[in-house]
Amino acid sequence: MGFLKCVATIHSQQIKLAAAKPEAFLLATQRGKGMKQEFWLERWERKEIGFHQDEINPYLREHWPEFQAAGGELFVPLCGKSLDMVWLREQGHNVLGVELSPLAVQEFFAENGYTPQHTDDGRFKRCEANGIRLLCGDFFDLTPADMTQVTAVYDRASLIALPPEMRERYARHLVNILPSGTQILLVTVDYPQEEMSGPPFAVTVEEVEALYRPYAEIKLLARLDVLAQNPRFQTRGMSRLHENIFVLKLL
Ligand SMILES: C[S@@+](CC[C@H](N)C(=O)[O-])C[C@H]1O[C@@H](n2cnc3c(N)ncnc32)[C@H](O)[C@@H]1O
Repeated sequence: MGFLKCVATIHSQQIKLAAAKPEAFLLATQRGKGMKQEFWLERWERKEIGFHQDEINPYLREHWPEFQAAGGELFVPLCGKSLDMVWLREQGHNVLGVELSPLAVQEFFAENGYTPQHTDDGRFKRCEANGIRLLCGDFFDLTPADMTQVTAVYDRASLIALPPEMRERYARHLVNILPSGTQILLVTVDYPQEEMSGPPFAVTVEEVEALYRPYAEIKLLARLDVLAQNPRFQTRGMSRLHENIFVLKLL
């Protein structure tokens, strides 16, 4: 099946949410895995992708040189159509991403001028071009066998996309599938959760430490006040917004 046809098939099977709003997300997560996935598929369909950055993430540029990722594959969980994957490829690394939305995957390759090869192993639809391999499907279906070449991870806006009960499951699964010694550059945001319902959800420094402490060395590289640069959060009444950048090394 061609990729566009496969996109159409997946979308025709979706049950539409009344509105892709945070409240809908919370309702969806309460109803279980299927509905939660529909929330993200719907956001991509409606182009409600305020999380997507048109520029390379400045923390990635700044901190990536400290990573010892030579020779290995770089994994980008919940990758969306992040341009950071193009930048990582330009640094000479092969890139592996996982993303639920077929539209995101399709747009990533189209917008960056790549013509990908498509295969389907039942769990994932795999699209690959120019050393970038995107697995279209559920992160939680990944196994250690998918990760054997991975030496480093770039994790931006994944934890903050998930409600609290799923963050623990996410962190445990990530640790379980990655080889020991893998380094993770982790970018999260923190704000008073009572001032806004997520996503993005607030993730504190303490929560990151609690999630990963048993499994990794954790270093907080930077804690930046970014409220002034984010007017859309200011208009939602937020009084504080921090971006936290961590480096983790799995034991
Ligand atoms: C907040 S966005 C971040 C995207 C990307 N990391 C970036 O920096 O632009 C979260 C992404 O995770 C995807 N996603 C959500 N749940 C997923 C899952 N279980 N497996 C794979 N992707 C998922 C969504 O479709 C969405 O594109």
